Amino acid sequence: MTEADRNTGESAAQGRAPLSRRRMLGFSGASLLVGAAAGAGLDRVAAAEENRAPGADAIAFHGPHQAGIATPVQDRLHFATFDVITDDRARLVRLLKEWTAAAAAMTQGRPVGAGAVGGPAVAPPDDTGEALGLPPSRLTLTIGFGPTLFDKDGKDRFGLKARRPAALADLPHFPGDNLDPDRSGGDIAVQACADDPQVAVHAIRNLARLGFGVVAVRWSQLGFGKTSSTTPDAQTPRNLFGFKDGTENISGGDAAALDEHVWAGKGDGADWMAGGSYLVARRIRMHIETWDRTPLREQQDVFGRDKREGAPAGKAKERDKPDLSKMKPDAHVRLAHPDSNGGSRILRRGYSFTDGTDGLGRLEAGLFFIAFQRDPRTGFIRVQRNLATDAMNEYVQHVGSGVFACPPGVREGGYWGETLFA
Ligand SMILES: C=CC1=C(C)c2cc3[nH]c(cc4nc(cc5[nH]c(cc1n2)c(C)c5CCC(=O)O)C(CCC(=O)O)=C4C)c(C)c3C=C
Ligand SMILES: [Fe+2]
Repeated sequence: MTEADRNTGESAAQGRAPLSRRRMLGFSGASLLVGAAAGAGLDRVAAAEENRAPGADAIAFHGPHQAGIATPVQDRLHFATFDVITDDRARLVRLLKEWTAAAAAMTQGRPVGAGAVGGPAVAPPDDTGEALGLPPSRLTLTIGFGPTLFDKDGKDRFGLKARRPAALADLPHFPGDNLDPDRSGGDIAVQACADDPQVAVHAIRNLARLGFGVVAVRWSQLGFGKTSSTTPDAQTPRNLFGFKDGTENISGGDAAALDEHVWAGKGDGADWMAGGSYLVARRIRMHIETWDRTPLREQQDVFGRDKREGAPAGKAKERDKPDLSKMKPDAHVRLAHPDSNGGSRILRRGYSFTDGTDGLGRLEAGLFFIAFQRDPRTGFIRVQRNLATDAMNEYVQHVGSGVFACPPGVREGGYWGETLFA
């Protein structure tokens, strides 16, 4: 079974079926073909299909679950949230359909609509073009709906209030939080992950472009260097503190753990979310300059694992079973471990970031933490509460935040959020 198959249970070749020309013509830009350019337009659309380079590194878009959750973690991230700037439900649904067609195309290495150079010369191209000639690069696009889509300042803009899942709970204030409202929240989030940053950025940019007049980007975050993996056989990546991160993550191949801890179920209170998951994002500033002046033994005590091998305290190998009693009471791993949280587990999928400097001679660096779970109340919220006494808190601060309900995967012919808006 290929990586692409894992998401869908179907072959990668099926997942790469090209958009029909009729569907491509549904894009707003392509509709300008009508008239003077219509005759020559179809040939140019055909040419546009060749613009990108579909290859074996495409992750299937359609399937029971959205890709970008249990599928193998790529190297780069562009995460963006959007505010919906219209109250018109039909316009929003229309955009979600356009986004779905664009996402299905881009993840398979094809351009949006008639492409960057395939449309009429008298209209702006449907695709911005910076991914021309690039392979799919395992691009995944994962959408999530924030609490404010359901109810913003007491206003039910889209008739969705009654459909808000109880699990889509507002995150409480945690000790030490210093959240920037300009880096928090959003009605809709899109996580773009790819092995090529240009492909991830191109995807978000083109969705934003299609959304003109319906949505506006609220904030976005670039990430490099994955800090977790969903493939336990692969080498565990390291975070900006230099420690292996993601050792004890939920594996994308562990169907039982995914069903128990990651996928929302039919009986969970919101049927439209069955097969979906809840995403918690936190921009966590890491004070790497302070960390770099901290002795190695202290660094290792902070995590309860050693720096070279990633082995739990008192053990030799990374995968040895941790003995929590051998760690300091305030060690991060001890406090985050399921045994300290009533068995709670989350699927971590975060990335490192550096965003220039803070004006005080320090790098603005950190971890863009992303976790997927079946219910944030028993997932992230529970674990984060237990991390109140974490020794690592001296070196980190949470500065951005968001929680989003990621609907199930899209069936062929369906669209993002279909189960919610049906
Ligand atoms: C609320 C959840 C978590 C936050 C926030 C968080 C921040 C954070 N973590 C690291 C580095 C490491 N975390 C590790 C393990 C680990 N972390 C969490 C949860 C949160 N981390 C969990 C559930 C676990 C697994 C615990 C277990 O079952 O053993 C590790 C150890 C290696 C590993 O297993 O991944 C490291 C290292 C940073 C730097 C950070 C914020 C900046
Ligand atoms: Fe952690």
